[in-house]
Amino acid sequence: MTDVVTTTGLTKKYGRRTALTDCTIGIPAGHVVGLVGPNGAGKSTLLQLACGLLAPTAGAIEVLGRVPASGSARVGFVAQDTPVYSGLTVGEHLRLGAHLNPGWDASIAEGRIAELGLDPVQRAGKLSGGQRAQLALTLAIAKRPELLLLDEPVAALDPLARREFLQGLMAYAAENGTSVVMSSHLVADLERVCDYLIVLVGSRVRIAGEVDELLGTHHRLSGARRDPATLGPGRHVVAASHTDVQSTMVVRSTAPIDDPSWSVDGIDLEDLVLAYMSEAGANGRDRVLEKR
Ligand SMILES: Nc1ncnc2c1ncn2[C@@H]1O[C@H](COP(=O)(O)OP(=O)(O)OP(=O)(O)O)[C@@H](O)[C@H]1O
Repeated sequence: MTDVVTTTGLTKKYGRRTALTDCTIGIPAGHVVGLVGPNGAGKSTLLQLACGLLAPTAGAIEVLGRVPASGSARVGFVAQDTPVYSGLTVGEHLRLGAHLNPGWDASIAEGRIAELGLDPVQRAGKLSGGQRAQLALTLAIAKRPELLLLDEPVAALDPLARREFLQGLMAYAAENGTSVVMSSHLVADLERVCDYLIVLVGSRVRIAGEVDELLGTHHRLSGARRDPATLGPGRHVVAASHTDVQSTMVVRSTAPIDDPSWSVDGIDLEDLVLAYMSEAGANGRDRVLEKR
């Protein structure tokens, strides 16, 4: 399947501050992609490069086979601050969307607004933060884009609205064949909906791939204290913690780990993300990996 986003050595600097360093990824079509990483990792920067709001400092990015252009009808983007026009009503937003987008689907837009219980004559400035986020998403979806880029779309939503939003998004993406790239700090939410993951830490991509494949190749090892270097070739220690007598490690390995001196467990997405966020190489030191 072709990639919806391809980056090669993509780098973005704001003055002397580097927000994205040498990022080379290919995101295949047809996925719901979770983009995670700590504050300041470069997630918004990557999304803004992908929708053409920013230009690279070095390297290249292609979206749907082209250099991204802001305002493309093929790409829907919802920024972190859910930009809506506070002086316009909900209904006026829909009319503006219809005017600006040739592929506008009025039935999707009106259906969602009714479902959400938003009053078409209410000004966007008087909506709650969550309602504004829902309105911004409705505008992006009604364009019927091939790719949706969402920057922390659920941050302002209450837990129930978050769940409904994500279920609706998944159903919509599956029905319409839309690819979605969505940043979030809420990994438990992403675990429910994403089938592809990108972890960005300190402006660099630490890991990217299909969730099933990532979970199948990462293991939690615990056993008597041991130097991670003794694990042997083909095993990458992502994170390690040690007591005087015991070692616990998250290890990436495509081959099964059959050493009986280790107790080997699978990990969930949150463990995986935490491991890469605390990876020795990510911040220059081992950090204790506590399972919640
Ligand atoms: N307009 C800007 N001018 C200068 N520096 C910026 C600008 N926007 C972002 N940065 C810096 O670039 C880096 C990456 O920021 P970015 O917003 O992409 O991170 P993020 O992963 O989206 O963070 P968060 O999770 O907090 O939203 C940070 O160090 C940030 O301070």
